[in-house]
This record gives sequence, structure tokens and C-alpha cells, in this order.
Amino acid sequence: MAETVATMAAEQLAVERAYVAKLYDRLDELRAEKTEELAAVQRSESAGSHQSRSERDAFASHYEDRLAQLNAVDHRLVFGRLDTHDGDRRYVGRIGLATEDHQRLMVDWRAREAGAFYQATAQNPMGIRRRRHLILEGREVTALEDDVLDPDMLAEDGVLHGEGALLAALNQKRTGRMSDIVATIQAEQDRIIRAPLPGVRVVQGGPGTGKTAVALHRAAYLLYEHRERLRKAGVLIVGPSSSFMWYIERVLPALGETGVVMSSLAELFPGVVAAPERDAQVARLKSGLDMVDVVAKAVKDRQKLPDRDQVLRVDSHRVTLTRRIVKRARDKARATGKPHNEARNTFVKIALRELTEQLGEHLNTTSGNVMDRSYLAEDIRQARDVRVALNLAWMPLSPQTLIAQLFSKRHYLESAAPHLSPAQVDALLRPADAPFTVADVPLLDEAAELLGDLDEAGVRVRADADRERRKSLDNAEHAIENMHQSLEDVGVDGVVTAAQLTDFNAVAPHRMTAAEAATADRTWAYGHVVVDEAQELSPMQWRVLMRRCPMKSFTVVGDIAQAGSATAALSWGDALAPFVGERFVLDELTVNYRTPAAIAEAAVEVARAAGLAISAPRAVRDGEPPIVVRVDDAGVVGTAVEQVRAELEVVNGGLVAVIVAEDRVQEVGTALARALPGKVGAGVRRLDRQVVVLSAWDAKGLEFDSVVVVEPQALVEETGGGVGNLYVAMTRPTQRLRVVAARQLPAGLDRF
Ligand SMILES: Nc1ncnc2c1ncn2[C@@H]1O[C@H](COP(=O)(O)OP(=O)(O)OP(=O)(O)O)[C@@H](O)[C@H]1O
Repeated sequence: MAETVATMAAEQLAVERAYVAKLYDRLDELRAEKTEELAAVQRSESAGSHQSRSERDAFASHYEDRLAQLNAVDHRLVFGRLDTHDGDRRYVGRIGLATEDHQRLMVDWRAREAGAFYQATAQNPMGIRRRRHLILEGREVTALEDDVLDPDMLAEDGVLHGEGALLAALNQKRTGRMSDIVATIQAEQDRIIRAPLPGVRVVQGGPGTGKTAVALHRAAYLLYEHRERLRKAGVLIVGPSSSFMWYIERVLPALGETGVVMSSLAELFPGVVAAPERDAQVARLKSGLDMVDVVAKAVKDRQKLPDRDQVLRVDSHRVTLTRRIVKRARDKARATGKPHNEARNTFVKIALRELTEQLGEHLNTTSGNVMDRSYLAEDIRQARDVRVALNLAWMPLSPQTLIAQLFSKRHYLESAAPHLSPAQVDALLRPADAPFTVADVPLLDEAAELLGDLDEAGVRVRADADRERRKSLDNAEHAIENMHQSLEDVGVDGVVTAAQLTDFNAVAPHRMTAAEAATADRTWAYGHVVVDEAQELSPMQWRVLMRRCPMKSFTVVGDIAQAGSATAALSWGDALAPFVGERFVLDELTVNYRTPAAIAEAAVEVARAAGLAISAPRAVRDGEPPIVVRVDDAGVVGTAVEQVRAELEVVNGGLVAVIVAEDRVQEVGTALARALPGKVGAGVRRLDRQVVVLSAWDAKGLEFDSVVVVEPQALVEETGGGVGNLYVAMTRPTQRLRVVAARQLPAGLDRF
């Protein structure tokens, strides 16, 4: 009997191996075809008219995209097979494949026909008789696992699908990069991934419930299902930090999607990579929606009424720019309702007209001559005094200049934010050349809205550059030259530097993909926005994101209990109410795939002891409970090093993270680097080392085989008493947690 089963299994394996070999053959064939097509297009690229060049460009980027997709899906190309009651047999994989004469070989996991692979249960088999998981190493099938969805093989509700395949996936060593879960998506996750596109969908879930994984697979699904609509508009994925973006950046390419724009909160304003905001008070002051009025007032303050009338020289004559003229021109300009830089045209036109009239009357009375108005207008326009006076009254401004000056000049800040106390003003003031921080990003964006394009004499500088940029490099370069020229022509030298302007209009040194064009364009309207670790966002940050997607189509994932920033929301309702009222759908994920049960329970205890209302997800992994090592103050760093050494032995090639309060990252990092040369990571790309030292903020969303938390009380204190950071730190390991502490232990940890 046993022999028969073994023979059957071997036969099945042979069948699947043959089929999978056929799939890879077809993939190789398609790659060769696309490579040849691309080469043919490139060969013909050097000559021809501009239009035929653009057409070739379009073809070339189409082939490049397709080739990139074909190259990205090699790993675990196929992972499932469905056998239906009506005798159909469907292979499920990363992309759809068909023979040359259009016979289906494999369906894309996102296709409707593949849905049952994730959703079918014994209770609701969806026409499926058997679901088979194919487990591959390289291109070879090494194992098969079947779920038989037979009515008389009743499984419990909530059963994990393909438990063997799932556990195998979970037991892989961490690599420092997130990988996709396409072969083992669970039913509650799949329902969210395939939810309809419109509206705001919030996915709340405890640590390790797959929120990030679900968010990324949803992006891939939406791009597939709504390709026409989203291809052009694009999907934006926003995460908290650049380490997090690095951690997740390979998932979508592995799913065959390359056209997604990924951005951390620090990079949302094109041309600025903001530094972290270390000062919690400053972060708080800049986070609230009252900043909308502050920025608006700051812009208005730059439309200045001079203290007195000004006499200006025009050649050998004099004209007077009266306060009345400036006020009239300003009122008219404001009444256009246009942004500052665009309304400036109206301001300048009216002021110039009045001054021209004055000059005309003056010449008429002194010499009796009636002069041609157009000559006079030209004289006025060219006069240096006039240009300077009008610039001072209504300066063309970039968002960077406005915000830098707002926070470096006391009188600007006091005037724009009269509600702030002197101590708060002091806290906000900084040197003019201080770098922008992540808390400034929404203010820059707000300023950009109110200022509009740097638009002079009807030359839509930015719009022109954008249009050009989307053509070819040659054309774009040419546009930039023109732009500088036209700026000089209209005499804004000294007001806007070429560098500031190219900030606005950075041109990439190669043909831009839609994603790149979107990244560079602040006003790009995305078709969908995915926000990860969304509990951290301040109201001003939400405002920026809402602007990026006027259709308000969002997938928002996060965990309110893990909030660690000074400006985080207390509930999803609070966070979203100002923008969508109550019009959002809340989904929940309930299974923790990362943290072993005993460690997850300890983290929950710490959170509950601090009064956080959290739902504890069910953990699927087993493992040891955490171990707390008590030392005296002087022994903390040395013991942390010892612990890391010991953990490296145990995890045997896996990753170890040391999570420590922000202000000690450097110290602990240096000690570890000395003790374990070549093994310890520092800097943004530190996650590819075997040992990494991180603040809790940087560890957000990441995971490691083993975690050593150093001085937990300090993690509590750095967020002003909240346990969010400690909760995050404790829930990062997939296997083991060690805690090193000299000071008191936060409640809940003291029992270990
Ligand atoms: N269906 C699944 N199959 C295999 N692995 C999964 C599945 N769902 C989640 N995982 C794994 O569980 C881990 C945690 O997932 P993820 O990082 O998406 O969780 P999260 O909810 O975003 O966590 P946190 O809130 O703590 O950042 C990852 O390693 C992910 O690959």
C-alpha cells in the first residue's frame, strides 16, 4: 500500500516537472523574442524625424517593460494548480502564459480564474476539487502539497490554506529584504487584495499580520485589474522611512510590476530629501491643520504694501510708485484667485500701466509731446528701479525659499503664526540654511499650491519643461536652455537662481518612464495611493497624500497600537475624518505570521499594561519566550555585544537586529562593529548586513530572525512615555527575542 502511494506521488511529481519545464521553455522563448524585438528597435533609433523617434521610444519602452517583467518572474514562476469539477486544470503563477497559438498554459495569480486558489475552502469549494501547491527550487519541482476540497473532508473554519507551503515559507531565513507571498496568500488577505478600486480602505492589523505584504500585492492586483486606468496615472506607495522602502522595494518587481512609484514621507516633495525631525515639539507644531493658515498668511505677507511712496528713475525721468498704485494692483491681483506667482502677472501689468500713464502725463506737461504709449511702456518695463520695486512688492517665490525664510526670520514667523507663544516661535526658528525636515514636507507642498509655478511674462516655465521632459533627453535639455534664457529675458536674475529652478525641473539623464515622470511632478494625480505604517501620519501629511490622489482611492494599512511618532493619530476615524468624513471601509487582519506566540504574548502584555487597547492577533509560529538579561549601567553595551554573538550562533546565518533608543544607535553600533568586524551594518543600506543596529523608528515594518532590545525603558522615554516603540521593537523577531536592561523594566516585561 505504502509503495503504491509512493509510486503515485512519484508519478505526480514527474507530471508536474514535465509541465513546469514546458512553462519555463515558453518563458525563455518569449524573452528571446522580446530581446530581439528590442534590439531591432534600438538599431533603428539614431535617425529619423522627431515623431518617428518618439514612436520608436514608445515601442522601445514597451519592450523594455515586458522584458523586465519576463526577467523578474523566474523565481517560483508557477506555484499552484487548480482542478475543477468540470475537468478543467489551471496552473497559477506570477504572470499569464500562453502558447504561440494562444492556448492557455498558466493564469496570472491576479486573474479572476485564479481567485479560487486563495479563496476556496471545504465549505465553499467554488467549483474546485483540488488545490495543489507546487514547491520549486530553482526551476525544479521538489514537492507537491494538495488540499482536497471534498465535501466529506470537512476542515475547520479559519483553516490555513496550504499549511505546509505556508510554514515552509515562514521558516525561510530572513534576507533583509521582504519577499512576496504570492504562493501562500491566505483567504482573509486575498479578500482585501482583490477589493474594488474606489474609495478609502483601511486595513488594521497587529504586528506581523501581513499588512505590508497585502498592501503590495494589492497594488500589483490593482495594476493588473485596472491596467488601462492605472497604467497612465500610476500607483504611489508611501512608507515611513528610506530603510523601509529599501526593505520592500523588490516585492513589486518580483510580481512583474515595475511602474509603481515608491516614496518615503521624506521624499514626497520633488527635489527635496528631508532629514528626520528630531524635535518632538517642532514635529507637533508643524503637524496640525492650523499650518494651512500659517502658510497662507506667509504667502500673503510676501505681497507687500510699502511704507511710503517710492520715487523711481526711468532714464532721465522720475515716476512715483505710490502706495495707492501698489494697493490697487495688489487687490486686483489677489482678486484673480490665482496662485501667487501667477497672480504676479496681473500685479505687474497693472502697476506698469499706471506708471506708464504717469510718465506719459509727465512728458506731456513738460515737453508738450504726446508719446507713443508702447515706447513708454517698454521704457518703464526695462527700468531697473521699477523692476526692483515691483519685485520687492511681489516677489516670485519658490516653496523652498518661502519656507526657509518663514522659519529663519522671526518677523515672518510671528506675523504668519500669531497664535504661537514666544517659546514656540523660538523652538521653530532655525538658521536659513538648515536642511528641511520631514515635518517641512507638507508645508513645502502647501506653499507650492499657493505659490503656483514660477511663471513669468506668460512663459509657463514649469509646464513647458514637464512637457519637454516627457519627450526625449535632447528636447528636454533644449527646454531647460530656453527656460534659463526666458528667465533672463524677463529680468528675474537675482530673484530666482538657476539652481532653484532646476530643483523644480530636474531632468533625468535618460528617457523617463511614467513612474519617473510622476516622481518628479508634484502635481501628478495618481490613480491609487497605498500608505503603509499609516498610523504615523500627521494631519498635514494626510493632506499632502489626499492632494496626490484627487479621486481619493486609497489603501491605508497600519496598526494604531504601534504609533511611535509625536504626531500620530489615536484612531483611524480621527485621522481620516477631516478628509473623507466617515466614508472609509475598515478591514482587519487577525493572524500573525511573524512573531512566535510566546513573544507576541509578551509584547501584548507590555502594551496592555500601558493601557493600549489592542487586539492580539493569533500567532501561527511557536518559539521560546523572551529572555531578559539584567545588568548594571556600565555593562549594558558589553552585554548587548555578548548577546549578539550568542544569537549569531543560534540563528546560524540568519539576521540579528539590535534595537536601541535613537540617541544610542551610534554608540552601540560602534561597539558592535569593533567586536564583529565586517558583520555590522551602518547607514541607510545597513539592512543587508547580518547584524544591524537600528532605532525603533527605523525598525518599523521590518523583521529579523533574532532581536536584541537594549534598555527598553529608554524606548518608552524617547516617545514621551508611550510604549508604541517598544511594542514595535518586541514584535520584529521571527524566532528569538533578548532584552538587555540596567534600568527599571516597563510594566509587563518585569515577569521575564
Ligand atoms: N500569507 C502569507 N504567506 C507567507 N508569509 C506571509 C503571509 N502573510 C504574511 N507573511 C509574512 O509575515 C511577515 C509579516 O508580514 P508583514 O511585514 O506584511 O506584516 P505587517 O502586518 O506589515 O507587520 P508590522 O505591522 O509589524 O510591520 C512577513 O515575513 C510576510 O512575508
